[in-house]
Amino acid sequence: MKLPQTFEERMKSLLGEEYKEYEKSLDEKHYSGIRVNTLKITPEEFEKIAPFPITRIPWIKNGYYYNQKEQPARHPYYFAGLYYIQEPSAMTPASLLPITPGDKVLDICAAPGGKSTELGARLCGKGVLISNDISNSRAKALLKNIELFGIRNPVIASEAPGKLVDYFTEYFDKILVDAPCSGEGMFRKSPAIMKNWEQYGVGYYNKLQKEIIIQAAKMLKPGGYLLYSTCTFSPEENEGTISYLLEQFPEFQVVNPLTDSSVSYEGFSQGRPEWVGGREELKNCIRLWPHKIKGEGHFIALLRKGDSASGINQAESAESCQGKVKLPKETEDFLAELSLPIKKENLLVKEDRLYLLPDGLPTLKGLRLLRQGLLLGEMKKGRFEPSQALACALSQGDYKKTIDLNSGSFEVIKYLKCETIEGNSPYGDGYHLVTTDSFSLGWGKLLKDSLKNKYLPGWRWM
Ligand SMILES: C[S@@+](CC[C@H](N)C(=O)[O-])C[C@H]1O[C@@H](n2cnc3c(N)ncnc32)[C@H](O)[C@@H]1O
Repeated sequence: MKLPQTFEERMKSLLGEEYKEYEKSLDEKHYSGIRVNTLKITPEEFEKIAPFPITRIPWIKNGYYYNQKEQPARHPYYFAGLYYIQEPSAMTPASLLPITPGDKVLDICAAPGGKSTELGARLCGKGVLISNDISNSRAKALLKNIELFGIRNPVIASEAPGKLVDYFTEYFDKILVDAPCSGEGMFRKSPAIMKNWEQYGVGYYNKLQKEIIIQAAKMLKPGGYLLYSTCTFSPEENEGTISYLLEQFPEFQVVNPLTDSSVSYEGFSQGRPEWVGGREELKNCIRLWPHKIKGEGHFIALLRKGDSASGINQAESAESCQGKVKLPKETEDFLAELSLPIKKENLLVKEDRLYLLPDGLPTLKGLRLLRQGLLLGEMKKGRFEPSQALACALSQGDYKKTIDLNSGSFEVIKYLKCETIEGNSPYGDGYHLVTTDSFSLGWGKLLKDSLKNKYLPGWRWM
């Protein structure tokens, strides 16, 4: 592979003898992976029903390699949100952020959701996941992936990190900064990135990374964890950014994320403090090299925030945005049929749309939001139309009126193409949750054995 000359020279000088192995790895194939959505299915159960051959990624409990000739995005299980297609090394950052259900979590550079979907799955619907991306168009893709995964407690924002600080000073238990970077670790997978590297250079991204990580640090609670990751090799963007944070916020400490002995980490390398003249603790960072693991290049640093002087928690002292809502009877009746934990005080009505907010959310007025909580549906002239997001958030048994389609059938493809299909149900006419092999796909409205398709047109099978 022809590399940019200055990049090649720098890598030779950093890696020394090891450079030859790195260079050789660039001519080998890259690896493709899927990550199982543990909100929907356990990895063990998925292994039994996987529609194509998969093999475990040794360091990711719910990650698998698949053969590149397969098309995992063209199977009904993809539309049921059972997995996310993701490069294997890119699964690592979210897997190493210690999430506990109930945490308040921020993913500050989240689009299109490769890491947010995993963080949301690990929250198990408890606590709150705020997924943000400065790019509005990318945040739309993020919204789709969060909803497809069935995450019940999300907020999707598209803001500059500095603005988020005004709302969330020392609010979060966990923060992921998957920073924009020069992408050197992805040269093998996507050679086109080299053009971008030449155009912008490492310095451009490093400036952005420093700005973002400083804002993130302000939003973390004392005792909370911040995980910083990039898919690049340059010391400046990696150990350099962390050194900068440690200078600005001495209460932060770099900790070793590899505490779970049930996962194999063979092939992971330590951070390199000597490359930036930084502190020994930078050795706790992790570098993933394509010549040492079956995956692309990545960098990960896990930091714990110690006690700080300020301790102001603006967000928790902010006025709650939850109101008392009076719902039409049809809506009440529909919600009564769901075995979803719905706290009345967490319901929000906005322009006829009904949302279920995560617990303890502060006021978000003034923020650019694509979604605030789980969109349950729309109240239209005395009718309640359940949303696609609600369908995705339901598991087997959460709504009894279902019509199940075999994942190998023509019907399921017709349904996903938004066509009308036949159906019958012991529950008579009305809204039914359409499932495939018992995993929810979307809604359909049954009328005399014909199922009017309510699958979200923008998501349809093309
Ligand atoms: C490495 S990508 C994130 C990938 C994502 N975490 C995932 O796993 O799917 C970096 C993201 O940072 C966003 N970004 C760039 N500058 C930003 C800023 N100042 N604040 C927040 N996000 C920013 C980009 O739009 C881009 O989506």
